[in-house]
Amino acid sequence: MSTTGETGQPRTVATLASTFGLAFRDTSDAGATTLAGVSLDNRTVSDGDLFAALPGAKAHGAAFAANAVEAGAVAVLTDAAGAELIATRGSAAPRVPVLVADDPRLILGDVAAWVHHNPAGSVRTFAVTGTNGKTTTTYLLEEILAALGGQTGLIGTVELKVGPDRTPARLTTPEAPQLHGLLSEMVAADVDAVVMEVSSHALALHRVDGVVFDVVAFTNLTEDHLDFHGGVEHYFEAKASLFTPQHARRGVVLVDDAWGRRLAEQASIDVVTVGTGRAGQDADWMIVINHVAADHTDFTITHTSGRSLSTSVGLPGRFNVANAAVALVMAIESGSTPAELNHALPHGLRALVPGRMELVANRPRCIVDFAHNADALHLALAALRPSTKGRLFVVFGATGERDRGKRAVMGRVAVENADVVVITDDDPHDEDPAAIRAEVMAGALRALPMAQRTGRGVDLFEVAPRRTAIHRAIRFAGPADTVLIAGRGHETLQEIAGVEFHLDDREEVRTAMSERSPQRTEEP
Ligand SMILES: CC(=O)N[C@H]1[C@@H](OP(=O)(O)OP(=O)(O)OC[C@H]2O[C@@H](n3ccc(=O)[nH]c3=O)[C@H](O)[C@@H]2O)O[C@H](CO)[C@@H](O)[C@@H]1O[C@H](C)C(=O)N[C@@H](C)C(=O)N[C@H](CCC(=O)O)C(=O)O
Ligand SMILES: Nc1ncnc2c1ncn2[C@@H]1O[C@H](COP(=O)(O)OP(=O)(O)OP(=O)(O)O)[C@@H](O)[C@H]1O
Repeated sequence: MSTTGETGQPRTVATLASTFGLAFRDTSDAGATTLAGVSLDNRTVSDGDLFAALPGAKAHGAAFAANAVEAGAVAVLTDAAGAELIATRGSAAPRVPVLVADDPRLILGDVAAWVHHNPAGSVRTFAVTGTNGKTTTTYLLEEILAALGGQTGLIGTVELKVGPDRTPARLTTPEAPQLHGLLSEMVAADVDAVVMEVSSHALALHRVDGVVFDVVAFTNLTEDHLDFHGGVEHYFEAKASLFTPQHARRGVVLVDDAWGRRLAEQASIDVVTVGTGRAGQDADWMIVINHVAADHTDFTITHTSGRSLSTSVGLPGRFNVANAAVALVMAIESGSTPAELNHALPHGLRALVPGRMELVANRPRCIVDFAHNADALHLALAALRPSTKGRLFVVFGATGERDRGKRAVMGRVAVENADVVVITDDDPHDEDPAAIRAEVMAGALRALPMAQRTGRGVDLFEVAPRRTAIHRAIRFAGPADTVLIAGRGHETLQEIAGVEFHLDDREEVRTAMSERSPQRTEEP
C-alpha cells in the first residue's frame, strides 16, 4: 500500500484509521484530533502523538499506554493482544482512541511517513548497508554532498546531524517513528540531502519502511549478528531487501566479495557495480590505487564507458578507498558528473570519521579505530603497516558477553600483524575482565612462536585497565611508531560489572601525549 503520498488530507485520528483501514474503537470521541507525531515509547511521547504500542521481547508496549496518554498521546496504535491488555485495565484504561492492526510494525513506517506528510519525498535520500564501512561511507558521502552545496543531514551509529545540529545516536538506524520525525525536522531546516546507515536489524524490523531512497549502497558482508538473523542467508536477505523498488530507486554495489556479486545479480532495481578487480572480477566502475602516501591515498575510478575520476582519500587503508569509491559513485548515480565532483573536492576526500581510523596524534602517530573483530583488526593493522616507519603497536581487548570464539583469533591476528601487542579490556559488561583477557592472550601466545620463527620479534603485554594500557603504550612508543587503539572508536561509555564509566580513547590519547616526555620510553 502506498499511502504516504497523500499530502492534502488532515492528519487526524479518524483519517488515519480510514487511510490504513484500521479497526477503530473510539472511547472518547477524539477521532477529529490532529496527530503531531508518532512515538514507540512512552518516555519519548510529546503532546499530540500517536503512541505505537508494539509487542517486544521483554514487554508489550500496550502496558505503557496509560503513561503515554499521560505524557500527551492522543491515540494508540496496537495489535489485538495490546487492545486486550488495554481493555482489561477497565476504568484505568487510557481514554483515547485505540486503533488495532494485525501487525502494527508492518504499517508503522507508512503511518509515520503519513503523519509527517511524507518528508522523505522532499529531500534527496541516500542509504548505505553492509557489515563494515557503513559509518565511514556515509561520512564520506556527506562530505561530497556538502561540497556540492546545500545543507546535509546524517543518520547513523555515531550521531544524528540536522544541518549544523548534532546529537549522539542510540541505534545505527532509528525506529520508523523517530526516522520520519527526523526527516520532517530536516525538511523544516532546509536540508537538501540526507545520508543514512541502514542496519540489517532495521531492514528486518521494517524501520525504514515509508522511505524510497534515491540511491542505496552495499559495502560488504561478513558473518555477524547471526544470533539475531538466525543464519547468514537470512542476514544477507535482510540486506538485499534494501535493493527492491519498495525501498530504493538505484543501487551501488561493491562486488569485491561474493555476497556483493550475488546482490548485484538478484537486485530488482537498477544497480551499478564498483570493484577493485580482486579475483579477476569486472565491475562497471573499477578502482585503481595510484599512490599510498602517509596521510592520504590517491586513486582513480573508471567506468566501462571511459569516464573517470582521479582523487584521494585521507583515511588509511585500501578498504577506505573502496568506501570512498562507493560514496563517489552514489553521488554520480544521483546526477553529479565526475568533473563536478573534481571541482567540488579540489583536495580530495578529507572527512574525519569519529573513531574510524581517526588520527588523534602524531609522533607517535596514534589512531583510534572501531575494529572490534578479527577481520577488522587485521585490515586496520594491514592498512597502517606501509606508512609506519617504526614499530606498529596495537592496544585492544574483546567485548564481554559476545561471541567468545573471536577472542583468541583477535589475539592471534594482533601478534601476526603488530610488533607490540597490548591486551587490555574492551566492554566487559558483566563478565570477568581478567578472564576475557586470558582468552585473548591464549590466542596471542599460540601465535608467538610462529612470529618468532619468521624473524619478527613481537613484544606482548597484558595491561589493565584500558586507560593505563593506552597511557603506557604511548609512553613506550617512539616518534616513528604507530599506536592503533582498536575496538571502541567513538564510544564514550565503558560498562564493567553493570556500571558505566566515562572512557573516550581519543581523550586518553591526548592526555597521554600531553604527559609524554619526548626522550623517555619505557615498557608498558
Ligand atoms: C532487538 C531489538 O532490535 N530490540 C528493539 C526492541 O526492543 P524490545 O523488543 O526488547 O522492546 P521491549 O523492551 O520488550 O519493549 C516493548 C515496547 O515497549 C516500549 N516501552 C518499553 C519500556 C518502557 O518503559 N516504555 C515503553 O514504551 C518499547 O519502546 C517497545 O516498543 O524494540 C525497541 C523499541 O523499538 C528497540 O529500541 C530495541 O532495540 C534495542 C535497543 C537494540 O539494542 N537494538 C539493536 C540490537 C539494534 O537494533 N542494532 C542495530 C545495529 C546492529 C549493528 O549493525 O551493530 C541498529 O540499527 O542499531
Ligand atoms: N569497506 C570496509 N571493509 C572492511 N572493513 C572496513 C570497511 N570500512 C571500515 N572497515 C573497518 O570496520 C570498522 C567499522 O567501520 P564503520 O564504522 O565504517 O562500519 P559500520 O558498518 O558502520 O560498522 P558498525 O555498524 O559496527 O559501526 C572500521 O573501524 C574499520 O576497521
